[in-house]
Amino acid sequence: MSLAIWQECLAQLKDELSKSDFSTWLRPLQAGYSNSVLSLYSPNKFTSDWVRNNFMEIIENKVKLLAQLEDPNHTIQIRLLVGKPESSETKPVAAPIAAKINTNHPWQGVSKADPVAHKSNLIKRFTFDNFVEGKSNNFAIATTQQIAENPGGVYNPLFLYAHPGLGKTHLLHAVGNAIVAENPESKVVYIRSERFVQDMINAIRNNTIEQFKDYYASLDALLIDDIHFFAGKERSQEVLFQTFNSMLDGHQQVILTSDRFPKEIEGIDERLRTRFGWGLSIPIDPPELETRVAILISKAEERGLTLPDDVAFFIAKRLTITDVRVLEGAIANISAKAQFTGQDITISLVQDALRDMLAVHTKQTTIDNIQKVVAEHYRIKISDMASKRRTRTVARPRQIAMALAKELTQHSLPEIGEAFGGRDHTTVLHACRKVAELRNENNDIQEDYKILIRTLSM
Ligand SMILES: Nc1ncnc2c1ncn2[C@@H]1O[C@H](COP(=O)(O)OP(=O)(O)OP(=O)(O)O)[C@@H](O)[C@H]1O
Repeated sequence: MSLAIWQECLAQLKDELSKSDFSTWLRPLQAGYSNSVLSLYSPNKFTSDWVRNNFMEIIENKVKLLAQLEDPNHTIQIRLLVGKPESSETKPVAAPIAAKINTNHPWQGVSKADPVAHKSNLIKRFTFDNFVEGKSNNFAIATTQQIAENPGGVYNPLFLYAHPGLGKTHLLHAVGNAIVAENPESKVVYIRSERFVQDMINAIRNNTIEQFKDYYASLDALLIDDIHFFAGKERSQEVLFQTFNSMLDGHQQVILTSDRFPKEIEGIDERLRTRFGWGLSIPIDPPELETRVAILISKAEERGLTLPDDVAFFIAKRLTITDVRVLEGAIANISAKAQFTGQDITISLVQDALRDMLAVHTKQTTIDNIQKVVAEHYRIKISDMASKRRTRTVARPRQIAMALAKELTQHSLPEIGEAFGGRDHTTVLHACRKVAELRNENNDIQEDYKILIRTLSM
């Protein structure tokens, strides 16, 4: 028993998780091993919490399985800590466990008659429930949901294509999880193309290529991610082609994903490309504004955070990059900031937490613009923003404009006061407090405020 288990676990996770998840959360972990306890050290509490909430289950399952492969009687405990391993915990790898584990690939020695060592690679947390629907992806969702109800039916093969980070992998796991939930006996395998090619090379080397093909031909559903990885790999394409034909003949479901339309993948044999397109090819488009808002709210909820609509809108409007991982990263930063400061999630907290991200995307909101937009909204003159008039029809919009200036710009209270007719900073502070109070008590003012933020964010 040694640290080699963790190294093998990491190698497998690298194949199974997205690149950004792997490099953000798992690569920074340092491992120590002593007395049957595997300790994983994170550089900070935030990483440690995130790993605990999101990856602990998959890590535990893998490590325990790997430990048992090495010694069926051995139990191993895993703990997550902040810091660095002790020198006594980082002894060099003792046994050549990797070689041993390599001979235990799921398909090894497995034939149609012996379906025992099946391993689905499915990640449970990717489900239809937590996949946010919008115009950009509703066709892909509807089709994969129908496949989940009737695998091997009319949509076979299904080809999903999209730019990175738009949810291809999530949907593959969601459909796989749904098939297994419906019928726990189903043999479903999710595999990234790199892993398929690597396993195939090992099978050729070990003279087990027939078992390899048999194993794949025995599945009820094969979900292959990032098929463009096969480009230029002729031998692998041949095996994939045979597997593919055999599965389609047997009405077993195949779903493939790629970053482009089948016909546009270069370096793939024409026969295979044509076959990819036999069933249905569906794009997933970048999420539009409303879907980005819904994704942000849902990702915040997953962390137990309530993201107010106007704040979600503010972020979605500014982070127009299509990769959904950027939105996930934004929520991670906001969550860290909110936990660290103990503050509510407001636009100014978000501006602070996402300073670097927003700097790339944001057009600056100016006090002039805020005054103009608020004056138009309440049909008052812009000059009244700076005037001495104190009637409520003028004073209230002025206070709202001051609060917006505080929330949406980096100006100090005295600077804002200056821009509103040379008022004192305490007047601005009073306006901000008053508006916060009014937003809580009065729905109309709350709605107005949200509309104004939207207009100013455009
Ligand atoms: N509509 C959505 N609702 C909720 N989460 C989403 C949605 N789209 C993408 N995500 C999330 O964004 C992250 C990236 O998605 P995923 O890994 O599925 O993208 P991908 O298209 O497979 O990217 P790549 O081509 O880089 O592998 C995942 O954590 C996923 O849960």
